[in-house]
Amino acid sequence: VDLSSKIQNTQFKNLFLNASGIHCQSKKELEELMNDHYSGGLVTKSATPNSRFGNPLPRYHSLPAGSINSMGLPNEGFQFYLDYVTHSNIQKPTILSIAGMSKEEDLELLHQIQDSKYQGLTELNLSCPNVIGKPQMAYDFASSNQMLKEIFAFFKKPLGIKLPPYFDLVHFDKIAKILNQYPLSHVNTINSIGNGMWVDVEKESVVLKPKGGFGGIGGAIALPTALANVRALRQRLNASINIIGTGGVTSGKDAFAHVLCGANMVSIGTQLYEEGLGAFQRINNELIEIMKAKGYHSLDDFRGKLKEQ
Ligand SMILES: O=C(O)c1[nH]c(=O)[nH]c(=O)c1Cl
Repeated sequence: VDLSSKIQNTQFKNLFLNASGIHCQSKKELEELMNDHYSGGLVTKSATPNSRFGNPLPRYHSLPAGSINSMGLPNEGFQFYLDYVTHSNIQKPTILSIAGMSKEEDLELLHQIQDSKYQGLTELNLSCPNVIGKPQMAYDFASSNQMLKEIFAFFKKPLGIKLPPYFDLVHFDKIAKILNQYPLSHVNTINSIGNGMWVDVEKESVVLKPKGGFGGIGGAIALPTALANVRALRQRLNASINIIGTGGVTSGKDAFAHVLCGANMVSIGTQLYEEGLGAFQRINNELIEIMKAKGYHSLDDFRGKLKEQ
């Protein structure tokens, strides 16, 4: 059974990635992830021009079937991550995630990557829901289109974008129409489901400090939304644009479902945070068992072949 996959010309020994933000912020986390045998690639925490502490704590809370977070983009700063992915003992392909505070900052970071010797993949995060006062750019179709036009005027290295979930088929049509105009290496869908709320009934209180308790929802409860976004975008995007399926993956079964909907690679976020790096080995093994039972030898045997009723 072969779990290898690729994004454009970058070959991964297996389809599993960490979701950006999970186990990829500090040097220690990155080193452990780089040396982990069971994940095929490494995605950095979204980097901003300068390092950030992020939002006040508590800013993460486990839920009965997932998580809610309002981290606020804590990270070591762009130069740290660019240095890491260009100078460290690279054992697997990397995706450098960036998230400027404005279009100008995004363009500046991309110019720096274009002018650097980094040869890996880059992912522009257009969907962070937790920076106070900053909307999720990818919900603004005109701005996203304008941004991509300006980016592809100069950026020639592989570039993907991290999308928020959409909840309306017309919105899938609109965003796909925009994305199909650009030579993207991939889209990564979904980011957390923005601005959810969790209540501690005993304390009669919200559970997060920032933004009055509103935060991005992830984990098992996000799987139906994640599968819908992978499927809808696969049905609409040019075949040249690969898809990283993110959201709700807790088992080999969930990973299989993402690939069936069309995912080329699969990211694990909440489950990786809650279980630790062992989640990669467990989910790898579970997926292999499922493929063996079904007589599949590679992901291409079933990728995107979701049947309709
Ligand atoms: O609060 C965060 O740091 C964060 N949290 C998320 O759930 N998605 C993101 O893209 C980001 Cl940048």
